[in-house]
Amino acid sequence: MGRVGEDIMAGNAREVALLTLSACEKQGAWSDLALKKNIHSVGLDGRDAALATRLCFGVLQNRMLLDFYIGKFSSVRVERMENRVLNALRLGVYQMAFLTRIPVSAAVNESVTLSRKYSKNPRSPGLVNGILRAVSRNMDHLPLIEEKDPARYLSIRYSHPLWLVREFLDALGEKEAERLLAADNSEPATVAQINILRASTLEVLNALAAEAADAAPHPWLPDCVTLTGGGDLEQLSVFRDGRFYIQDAAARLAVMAAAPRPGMRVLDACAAPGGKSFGTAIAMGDRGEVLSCDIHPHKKKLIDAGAQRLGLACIRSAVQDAKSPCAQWVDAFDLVIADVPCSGLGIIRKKPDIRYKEPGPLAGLPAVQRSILENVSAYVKPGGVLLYCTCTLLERENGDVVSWFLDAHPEYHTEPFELPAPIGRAAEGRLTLWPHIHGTDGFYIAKLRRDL
Ligand SMILES: C[S@@+](CC[C@H](N)C(=O)[O-])C[C@H]1O[C@@H](n2cnc3c(N)ncnc32)[C@H](O)[C@@H]1O
Repeated sequence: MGRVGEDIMAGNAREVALLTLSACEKQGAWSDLALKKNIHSVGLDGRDAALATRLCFGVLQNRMLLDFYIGKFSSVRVERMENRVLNALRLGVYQMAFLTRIPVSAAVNESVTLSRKYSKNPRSPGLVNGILRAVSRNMDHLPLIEEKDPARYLSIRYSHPLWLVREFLDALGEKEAERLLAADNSEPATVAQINILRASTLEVLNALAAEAADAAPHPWLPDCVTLTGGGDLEQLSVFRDGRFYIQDAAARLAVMAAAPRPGMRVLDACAAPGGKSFGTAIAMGDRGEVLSCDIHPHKKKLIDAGAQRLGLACIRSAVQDAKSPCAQWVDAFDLVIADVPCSGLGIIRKKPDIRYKEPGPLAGLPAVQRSILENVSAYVKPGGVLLYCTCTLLERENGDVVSWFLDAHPEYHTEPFELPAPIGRAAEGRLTLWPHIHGTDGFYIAKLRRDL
């Protein structure tokens, strides 16, 4: 029971959301990928797909807060509930507390129906009904979160695990950490970079309008547009024709900091799915060479497919571990991009479940990052550039790794770079981008120049 697409009533957005949420928790699936797959296999139409997405992301963004409310109105401890019953409850409370257009009766009844279908316990529908009715009666005076301990308060209020809130509090202080946590739960704009080798921004905007997609020029990034209103962008002919690709503003800024030029030889050492390789190849006018590597063979296919769709002939892909030395690449590249594997805590807006990763396994990441940086630094020609970047906000994966590297490599120094306003000049050659300040993904860029 419960395999998506098998016995789901067509059009049931809530059921798709429930099964996606459970897959994330029980099978470790990533919400964005699981949701896309489930929406597709059930064949939800645009409106239902949008509702399923909002419900799934909304519950993940507010899971700890929703559990706090559920716990206050339940005789059964939240931790003891069956996962699908708990998720049916979360969906119900989320709709009542956060979505203004859904009638309370629909929110309650649909969750009761889901618990009847998916719970083994005949008492579950009664439990769900009782809790949701109690929440609905108390909607105007929901229980308050204890504010005595700021970390605990912020953790529940913005549904971020306590360890992560403490990290942000230590790094930013209370006011700014709260702004970051709030921004993490906001909906980011989708940014598309125009493949200016195929079309101008104006041409793409006109083509998007003709396909009824809401788009506008990016407010400050050249050759980029923002897309709103959802929908499956990959189905648009202007996408399939390779006239744009999707990437966050931060990724574009990283390529701008690296400043690739036509004719260069570039290594993108951790390249899949290929965003920075594509941006680099476009900036190079598709002249020169971009060698795009990834450790995972199945991800190489993503790079190849993207490069082919965008018509970028200067990109060549390979499967290669960036930690393992490759003798023929020593001193061979004008630019090496190390967009290393990281904890991903800068992209919580787009992958809301990333915050619930266990912190234990993340502790090993700086060692991996140092090892990659150490190895690929040998591939940079004297006088060339090594660009280190991550999509996380933890200093131990960012500035600490770069400082460690610079201490060990006096032949490298940081180099200032200039980005469009409102970002401006990174005088130290290092930059952290913040969702609550810059409106981008949380991201770190360090530009390192090898001495001649
Ligand atoms: C942050 S993602 C790269 C995103 C990519 N640069 C882009 O802009 O689309 C990190 C990538 O590094 C790859 N990776 C992880 N460990 C690696 C290693 N030891 N060597 C090479 N690639 C690795 C992962 O498979 C993942 O695709």
